[in-house]
Amino acid sequence: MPSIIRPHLATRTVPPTTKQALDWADLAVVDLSKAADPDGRAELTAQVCEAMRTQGFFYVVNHGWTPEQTARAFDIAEFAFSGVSAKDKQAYAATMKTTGSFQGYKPRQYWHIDNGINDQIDTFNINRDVTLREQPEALRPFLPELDALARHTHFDILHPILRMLAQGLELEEETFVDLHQFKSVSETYIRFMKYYPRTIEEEEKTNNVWLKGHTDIGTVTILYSQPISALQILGRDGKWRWIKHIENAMVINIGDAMEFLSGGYYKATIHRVVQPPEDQRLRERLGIFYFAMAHDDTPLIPVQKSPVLERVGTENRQGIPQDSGGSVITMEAWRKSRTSAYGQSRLTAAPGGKIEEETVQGVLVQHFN
Ligand SMILES: O=C(O)CCC(=O)C(=O)O
Ligand SMILES: [Fe+2]
Repeated sequence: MPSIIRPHLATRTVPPTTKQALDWADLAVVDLSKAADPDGRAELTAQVCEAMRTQGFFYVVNHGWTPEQTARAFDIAEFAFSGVSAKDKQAYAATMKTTGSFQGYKPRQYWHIDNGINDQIDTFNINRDVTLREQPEALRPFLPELDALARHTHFDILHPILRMLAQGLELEEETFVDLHQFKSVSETYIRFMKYYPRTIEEEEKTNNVWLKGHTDIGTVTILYSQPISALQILGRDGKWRWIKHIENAMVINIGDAMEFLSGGYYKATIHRVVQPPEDQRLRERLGIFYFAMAHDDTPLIPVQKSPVLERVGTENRQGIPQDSGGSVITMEAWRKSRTSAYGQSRLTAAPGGKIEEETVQGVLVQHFN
C-alpha cells in the first residue's frame, strides 16, 4: 500500500483526566484482538451480547490502531475547526433542515437544549467516502488520512462488532455486515465535535445539560475515548452514570436502527452530555465519532429467521417506524426525518417534566434533560 503523506500539523496538548471520583458506569472491556480466531470470537460474542442487553455500552481495546494514530486523528479533528475559515465553514455548512443530512459544518447554537438555551457545539461531519462531496480547501490535504480513519473504523471495528451482534441472534455471521458495506449508498460517517464551556446562565437554564439525553439514529456508534468527562448513560435503574476515559479505547453503543433491525433484542441506550467535573470545567471538549447506518434502502424491520427472536419474540419499545400510509420505512427515511427534526422540532413535555417527546415516522422519540 502506498504510504500516506501526512502534512505537518500542530500537536494538541491532551488535557488531563479528572481527579474527581464520579459515579462511573461499569462497562465491559472487549479485547478485539481475540476476534481473530473462532474460539475468541465466541467468547467476545457472549460478552458483547451481554453488554448490549444490559448496559447498552461497552469499550473496545486492542483494535489495531496505535495511540499515535489516535492522537493524530485528534490533531486533524482540532484542525477541522481551527484551521478552516468561518467563510468556508459557511460555504460547507450542513443543511439538516432541507436535506436531512448532517454532512458538513453545523454552527454553534443550532440545536435547542432547554429553556431557550441553544448548544455550544461545533460539529463537522464527513461521509466515510471522503470523495463524495467537495471539502474545504484547508482540509483537502488531510483527506487520505480521513479515508484511512474511516476504513480502519469500518473494517477493523464496525464489522467485527456487527458479526458478533449477528451471532448473538444466531444469524449467519455476515447478516449485518452485508447491510454495512463500505462501498454502498449509505450515510455512515465520521463526526468531529467540539464543545465549548458555557456561561453560568446557560448552565443554570439547562440544568448543566450540554446535549440532551437521546438515542442515536443509526445502527452502531463508535466513539474515540477522550479525556474530558461529560458523557453519561441512563441505567435501567433510572440513574445517570459517567463514562470513564480509557486511553486509545473506543466506546460502543447501538442506535435506533439496530434496535429496529434486532426486533428490540439490542436496545438503543439513552445517553447525554453534561458539564464536566470542576477540574475540567474550563476546557474545550473535542470528540471523534463514527456513526454507522445501514444501507439507505434497508427496511427497518426485524431481521428474519433469527432463532433467538423466534424463541424470545420481538418486543420493540419503539414499535416499527412507518410512513403516514402505514408502509415500513427505510434507513434513509428514518435518518432524514430524525436529522431534520433533531434540536429543531417542537417537543411535548411528558408527565414528570424530565422527558420531552415527539413522534417521528410513527415512532415515539424521547429526549431527556
Ligand atoms: O460527545 C459525546 O460524548 C456524545 C455525543 C453524542 O451522543 C452524539 O453526538 O450523538
Ligand atoms: Fe449520541
